[in-house]
Amino acid sequence: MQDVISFLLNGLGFAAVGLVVLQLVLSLDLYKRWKLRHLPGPPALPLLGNLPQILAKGSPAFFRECRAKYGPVFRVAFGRNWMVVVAEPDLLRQVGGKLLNHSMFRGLLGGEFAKLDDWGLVSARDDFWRKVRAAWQPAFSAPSLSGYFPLMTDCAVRLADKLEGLARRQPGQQGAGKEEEAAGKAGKAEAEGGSGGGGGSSTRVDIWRELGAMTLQVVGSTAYGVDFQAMESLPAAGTGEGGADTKPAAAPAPASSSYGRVLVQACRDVFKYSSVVYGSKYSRVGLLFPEWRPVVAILANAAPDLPFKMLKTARTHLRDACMSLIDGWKKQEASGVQDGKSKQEEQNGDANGHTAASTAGAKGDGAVSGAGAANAIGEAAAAVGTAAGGVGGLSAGSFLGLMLAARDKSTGEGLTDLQVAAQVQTFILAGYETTANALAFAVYCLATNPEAEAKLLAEIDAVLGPDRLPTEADLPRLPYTEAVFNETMRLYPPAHATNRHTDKAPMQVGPYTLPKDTTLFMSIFSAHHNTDVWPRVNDFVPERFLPESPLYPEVAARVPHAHAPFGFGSRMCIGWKFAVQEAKVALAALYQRLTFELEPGQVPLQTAVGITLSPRNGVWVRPVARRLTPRQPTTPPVGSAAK
Ligand code: HEM
Repeated sequence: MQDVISFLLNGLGFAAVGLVVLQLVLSLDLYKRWKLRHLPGPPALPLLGNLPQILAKGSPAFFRECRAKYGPVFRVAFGRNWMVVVAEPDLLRQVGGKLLNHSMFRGLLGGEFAKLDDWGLVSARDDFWRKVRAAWQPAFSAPSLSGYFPLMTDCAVRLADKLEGLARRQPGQQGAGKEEEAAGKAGKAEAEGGSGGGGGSSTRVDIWRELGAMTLQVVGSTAYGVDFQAMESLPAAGTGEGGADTKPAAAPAPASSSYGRVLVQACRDVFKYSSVVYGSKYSRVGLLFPEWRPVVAILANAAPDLPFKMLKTARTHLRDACMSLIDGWKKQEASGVQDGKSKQEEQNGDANGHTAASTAGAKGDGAVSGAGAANAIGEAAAAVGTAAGGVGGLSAGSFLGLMLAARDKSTGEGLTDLQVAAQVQTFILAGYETTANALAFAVYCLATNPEAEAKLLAEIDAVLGPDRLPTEADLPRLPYTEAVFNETMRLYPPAHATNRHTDKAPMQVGPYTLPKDTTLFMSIFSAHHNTDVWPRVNDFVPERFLPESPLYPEVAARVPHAHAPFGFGSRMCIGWKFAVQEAKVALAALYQRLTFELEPGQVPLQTAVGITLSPRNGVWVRPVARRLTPRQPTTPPVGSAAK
């Protein structure tokens, strides 16, 4: 009897403690809500806030509704995190001009990984951000961008070669020589390996995945100075990026597989397992109870679930790859293995701030022998270097090389190894998915707008003809191609939102004074779908971006920053010119030789909202060769990293 009584008392004790904690949490929420009481906003549930609506509709659609109801500035609760959404171009510009820092969203991995997160350019704050942004800048100077051109063209042409090979395997497509057939066979395995999309012929292909491999090849090779091998056959579908039907993979790619493939998978996994939908349940708990994050982090690390393990493995691979290449760099410096050029000239760039990162992986110089033999990735890196015939190892002109050589102008201080690794990781993660998503959306928009597609083909034919490779001089002669890219990003901005933090001072935004320590969610998607600025808001009209078009005045008269796919103010995307150049080269090289028919069931395209806006299940197409005669085998452009 006594046992029963003490059991009941214990139970009551726990329940009482639970109630007190819940009461405290709810009071804290009331306080957070009270601080934003003067702002309009949708009703929010206790604890969950507006998460149910956000998850059900996706934040872009939900915020669009809210904007119509509550005006351009309103409050919402992501779980128990209260934020202020800004959804009007002029206000976005003002906020971007005044506030410097992004909000800090801490992951649960802790330790070195937390430092990697904090130090990367996207998360860096105040003076450290200034120092790091200055270090990055030469990588995007005009000479550097010129230097990237051969690598970008090479990757785009390799993709076009492969897709043309696939297209020529289809019934009714003639001219498939032995080469195309071989390419077709190689491609078939990959095309069939995809998930989702309509059924049928082996030549259907998820163009999003293919473009993702291409953009990863570009940023990966530029960052590390090794042939990233992202365009080699990808791991089986289901282990890749977050399509609705993809499940967490049972195990990470083994370290014995190719260096590039491990890193490619790692990049994909970082995106997938950082998202609310596919990420660890611990992240969701952390989102609901931000004050208990340290405790949740301890639990997650002590008893990780599969998504948490996958994320940790992926992040470990990225970190180890960087650290082993940094080791290799140091050994190289110590043994003085450099080509004839002065080290200073190569590392810091020439007088114009040119870094040779452009030809990363494309030059045979600066190869590191035995780079980072300490771990499997390091060994694989060295192997890639050798396999590629001296292409690989760490190129002195890679982005990684640039970061290692960077010195603060006033103090002469460099970055620590971990700070360098944080920048390289940021370069790849920020530059890969965004560009791939934008290009995949462009293919979708063109396939559903035959008139625009015809205009694009006419421009490319007039400038390049059937088989001339694009050169840098061609870029300004492809305005319609650029307009297609701009209009695609208006409709489907890959970075659908960014954020800022008011830090220690209150701030006036429109009619509202926002308290200090407030997170502002800056909705790029809302600005791009503002009907006051964009007539025929849901239509794909590239002409809006062409000065000679009658539709141009809309754009010319638009509120500044109504079109802001790359963000605002001093924090604006540092890689935007890189992305535009890469996209124009890719569109020109692909559409010179191919068009794409959508597989059944693709319209309207399902999108997923995570860190980026992406196609939910890929973009499934059939490539169609534009000409009967196959293209002559490509001579890779200058110093291609391609094998
Ligand atoms: C279509 C492709 C891309 C889109 C749509 C895009 C979009 C954005 C946006 C919206 C931001 C936030 C700006 C803000 O907060 O105001 C951003 C930041 C950034 N992006 Fe991009 N980006 C793209 C490609 C790239 C590429 C290719 C790179 C690098 C190779 C890159 C590197 C970065 C970095 C490092 C930042 C942080 C800048 C800072 O905080 O100072 N992005 N990007």
